[in-house]
Amino acid sequence: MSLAYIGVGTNLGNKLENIKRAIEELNSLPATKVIKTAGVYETEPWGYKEQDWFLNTAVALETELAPEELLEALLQIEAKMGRVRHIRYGPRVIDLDLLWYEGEERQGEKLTLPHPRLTERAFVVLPLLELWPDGEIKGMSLREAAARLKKEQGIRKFKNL
Ligand SMILES: Nc1ncnc2c1ncn2[C@@H]1O[C@H](COP(=O)(O)OP(=O)(O)OP(=O)(O)O)[C@@H](O)[C@H]1O
Ligand SMILES: Nc1nc2c(c(=O)[nH]1)N=C(CO)CN2
Repeated sequence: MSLAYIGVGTNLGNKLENIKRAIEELNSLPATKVIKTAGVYETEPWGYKEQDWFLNTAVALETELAPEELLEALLQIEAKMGRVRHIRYGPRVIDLDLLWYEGEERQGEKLTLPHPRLTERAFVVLPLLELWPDGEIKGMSLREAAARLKKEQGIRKFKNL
């Protein structure tokens, strides 16, 4: 079993329902179990500003799926939940990112681990910190990254799941 962290985001439709459904779908993947979920945050859109605020959370899971298999499964859940890709960084029903996978670092065409933009995003770092308080990504402490990012980007706790 390997530990992995998934970032979950949504800014279309019933956002809280989308988050809950995505967590159920993750827990239903073969040889995979959700072991912990972070709180849900309301977050300012990052990258492309002319869109509604997002709800974001993060999920810890244990899985027998290899990183590429897990990414493929995330893309399938996105497709099943009706995600259509239009604008880069634009609105979406559900966005599932593979943030970190135990013991795996790589830079591939389809998959980069840890997720390349992870430590630039308050909407990723704050929920992830709840799951991994002593976390370090490429030598950067999540705690320090969170302290900096929450002053720069709009983010507030919406609810605990
Ligand atoms: N760690 C990763 N997690 C998720 N997708 C990844 C990762 N590394 C590379 N990718 C690739 O990125 C592609 C595009 O992902 P997506 O459409 O979700 O981008 P985005 O959400 O607009 O931007 P971002 O990746 O910055 O969140 C995926 O099809 C996948 O192949
Ligand atoms: N706040 C916030 N902004 C985003 C998000 C997201 O999940 N939350 N996802 C994006 C997709 O690339 C682009 N911008």
